[in-house]
Amino acid sequence: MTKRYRRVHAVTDVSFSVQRGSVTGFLGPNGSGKTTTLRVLLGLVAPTSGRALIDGRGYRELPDPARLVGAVLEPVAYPARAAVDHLRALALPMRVGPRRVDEVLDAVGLADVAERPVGAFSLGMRQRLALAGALLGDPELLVLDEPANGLDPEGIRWLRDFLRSWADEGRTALLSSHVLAEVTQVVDQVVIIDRGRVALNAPMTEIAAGRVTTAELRATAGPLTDVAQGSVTVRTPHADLLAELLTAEHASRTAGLPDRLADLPGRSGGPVRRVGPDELRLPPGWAELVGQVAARHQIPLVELHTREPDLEGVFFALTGRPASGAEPEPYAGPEPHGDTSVPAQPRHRAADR
Ligand SMILES: Nc1ncnc2c1ncn2[C@@H]1O[C@H](COP(=O)(O)OP(=O)(O)OP(=O)(O)O)[C@@H](O)[C@H]1O
Repeated sequence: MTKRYRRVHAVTDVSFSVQRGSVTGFLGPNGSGKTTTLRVLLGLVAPTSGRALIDGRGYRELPDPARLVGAVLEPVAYPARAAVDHLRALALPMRVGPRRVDEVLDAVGLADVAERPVGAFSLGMRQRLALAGALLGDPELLVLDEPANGLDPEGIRWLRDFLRSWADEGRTALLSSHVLAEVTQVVDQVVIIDRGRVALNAPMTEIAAGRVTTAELRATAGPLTDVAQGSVTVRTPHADLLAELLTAEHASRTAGLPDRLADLPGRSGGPVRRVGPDELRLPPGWAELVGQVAARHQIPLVELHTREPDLEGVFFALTGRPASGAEPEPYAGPEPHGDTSVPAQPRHRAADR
């Protein structure tokens, strides 16, 4: 599906499917085209080309859309109206009775404040109320635009639990978010959209296992790939020596293997990279070997740790937006002049010591 607003290319050739019984996270930075895609899906705007189907039909062709799809795009309600009255007003055209209104208030934890005016609600409470509205028709599919906006940590945990049990019942949810921490623990499938195009569509299990090796990730090989695929960091005052020994170890272990097996995804130039005066970066799974080589050659290690691959890393590797705690640029060696803050490296071999 493609959607242009005059000269703005909001989304271009976006294509993905959402499996029944799963939670799909539709993730992207601000302005990447999430809301536009959801609006097309819900029949609120017409696509420039292509189509978005629910159970094989466009939203507007569905016989009883509110019973199949519950959607929250913007949590809006009349401020003076009590929460329960807001829901009753929504329920009326859907031919949904008052008992269902009570049920959904209960389901979102607002039963105790149902008589209060919506204007007195916090943003988080308004999000819950909007979700209650989406649940009225007892739908199969929930489409939620930024549902965690305004929720406090307890509210986010509640939303995650809610979505998990929703999917466990065999129902389906598609939710957009630009804050990854909110969704990492609940989504089954991840679709990342960037500048109006799908940059990644992968199961969360693949991402968590660091098995995302798309062309895009290869293209961004370097510090961001480390975050996306996981990495081992080792710090030692003898970084040059350790790098040499590990490179030799790698060469001896991969000798005779075809290049494509010996090569590591996204890491041209060998598996061992120098990223600081006393710091090396290696592919995930190398920590044990580092320990063995260091012990064998009596090289003191100051630090040895494994960073697991994570969704945030994949997101930032693909979108190029700086992550909080972003990795530094690759180490290019000490400055040629002047800067004495980077100590020269000892170049002695193990046998010399
Ligand atoms: N009605 C519109 N008219 C013109 N441009 C629009 C319209 N709606 C969206 N856009 C533009 O389309 C692009 C995608 O916007 P969209 O709201 O879909 O992104 P988003 O990923 O949902 O962002 P956010 O998280 O900030 O809501 C943006 O450049 C936006 O300015």
